[in-house]
Amino acid sequence: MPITKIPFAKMNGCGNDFIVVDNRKKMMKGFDLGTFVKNICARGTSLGADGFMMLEPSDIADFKMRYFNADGSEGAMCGNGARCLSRFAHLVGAASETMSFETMAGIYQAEVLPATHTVNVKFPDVPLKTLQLNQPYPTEGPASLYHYGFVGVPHTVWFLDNVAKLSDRQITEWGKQIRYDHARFPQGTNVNFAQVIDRHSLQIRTYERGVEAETYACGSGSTAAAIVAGILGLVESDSPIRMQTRGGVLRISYQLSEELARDVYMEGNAKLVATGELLPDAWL
Ligand SMILES: N[C@@H](CCC[C@H](N)C(=O)O)C(=O)O
Repeated sequence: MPITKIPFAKMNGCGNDFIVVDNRKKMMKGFDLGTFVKNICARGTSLGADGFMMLEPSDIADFKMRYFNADGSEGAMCGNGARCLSRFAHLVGAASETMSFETMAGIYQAEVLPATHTVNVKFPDVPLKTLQLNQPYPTEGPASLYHYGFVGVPHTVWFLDNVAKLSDRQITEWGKQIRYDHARFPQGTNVNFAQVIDRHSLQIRTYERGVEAETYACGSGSTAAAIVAGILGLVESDSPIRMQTRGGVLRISYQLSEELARDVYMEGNAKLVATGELLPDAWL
């Protein structure tokens, strides 16, 4: 008998919003997840969100995070989603205030901080040799150089001096052009437009692969941009870097050595805005 009501939570981290389901008892078994996610994430005709996440059991950590983009594609991880799922795991009793969780991009750790209503997520180390810095971009685009790397998922970082003033249309047009530049980025890329505000802060806007639009914030993109800015000497890398997103502030800290960005932390909010039941009209 197919299930007709699916308990869910609606959460967001800096406005990057998610539908979250506790799938520890394999409630979602038998669903075509790609279609299901695409349908429930559609704004207007369904609940609507940038992504969908499931809390699942893990043999090697407190739980497994499964993350899907709004278009139904499964993503390896999501920074804002990680904070939300950590808070969710704590709320449903799947983890204590400190936890570890498994993703397709490795094992992450997190701490829920009830006093500030925030969550601090520790990323795996980022090997500096995996970053491609100062890559020329000769075709028409936002800048003549970009920076590329994997922080769980692929990211390009473009430093500009007028990020707040870019129109939504410019972000979407450049974002799509770069995201679908298959010659340079065969698996696509998230596209982050960043501006240095001072030695400790950046402003950032992100076009997200899988949402195919600008989102209010991107946690892994903010982390990628903060690390690249530190390596390039644009910010002080030995103190938290304040990332001003459209939906709020993320604080990124890390230590740079010759080979690694290690002790990579991302702290920010994780709001639980509703709980309820998804009904078949939401996914059919
Ligand atoms: N919003 C996310 C990034 C989500 C993953 C991405 N869209 C992809 O699969 O490429 C974040 O906060 O990190």
